[in-house]
Amino acid sequence: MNIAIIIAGGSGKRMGKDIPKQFINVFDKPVLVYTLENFQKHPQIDAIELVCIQGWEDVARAYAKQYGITKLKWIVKGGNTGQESIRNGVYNLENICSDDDTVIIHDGIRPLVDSAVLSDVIVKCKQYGNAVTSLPYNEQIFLIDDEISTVKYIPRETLRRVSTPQAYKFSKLDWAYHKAFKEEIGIYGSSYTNTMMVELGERLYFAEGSERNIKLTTQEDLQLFKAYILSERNRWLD
Ligand SMILES: Nc1ccn([C@@H]2O[C@H](COP(=O)(O)OP(=O)(O)OP(=O)(O)O)[C@@H](O)[C@H]2O)c(=O)n1
Ligand SMILES: C[C@](O)(CO)[C@H](O)COP(=O)(O)O
Repeated sequence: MNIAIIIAGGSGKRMGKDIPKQFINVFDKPVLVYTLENFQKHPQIDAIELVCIQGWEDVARAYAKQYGITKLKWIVKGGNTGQESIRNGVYNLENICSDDDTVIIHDGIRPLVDSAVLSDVIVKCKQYGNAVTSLPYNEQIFLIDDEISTVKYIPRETLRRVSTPQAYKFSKLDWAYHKAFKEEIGIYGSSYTNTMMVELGERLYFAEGSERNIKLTTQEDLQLFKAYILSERNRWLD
């Protein structure tokens, strides 16, 4: 089975709206619903678990019903950090998943994840045991030396930027979260499953990413998301 964990436990502070960014309406549809629809329509996704910010569970359930997200099987409470939210999602699957099941973790605020990206992350996970969506880096990266200057750069050919979706075999994922939270490894700051896995000594395998798979962090990202939707609608009309 291939089971998706969609994390939507954050409050979206940097977006600066009065509701969590995953519930903002864009052309009359909540951001989270765009994300869920892409998982709903992918033939290899068997079930969806949503990790939801506390107090919004009924709203999420109502949207799932309204938009026909029939694969949504579980809604789990979010944690205080992204890592706590993912952990809650993973632990909830303990009596549901088999060791060899593939779990696909995705940020609920990346609504433009597409079928090709999902297919590749699943295929690579079956091949290697895990897979993280990634893209080459096209800008120059410099290390900060002091507050105003730099004397060192990282050759961009040596870099990949990693995003979600990310897929892991359930047994390894469950083992990793238990160890990480018991030993406090890779769970603080901007840690995510990918960085935690590396801190635990695991090798990660790259899957194909997409420039369209943007993360909605600020209002500018919301504008970009709207522009993508409009351009795709216009393409339909052409
Ligand atoms: N306690 C948290 C924090 C974040 N997330 C999720 O992790 C993803 C990426 O996090 P980010 O973009 O940082 O979301 P927020 O924490 O909501 O944003 P901000 O930092 O601006 O408050 C989002 O889908 C968010 O809902 C979560 O499930 N639980
Ligand atoms: C997966 C991820 O891109 C980090 O690799 C994640 O989306 C990061 O979210 P955050 O804003 O840094 O919490």
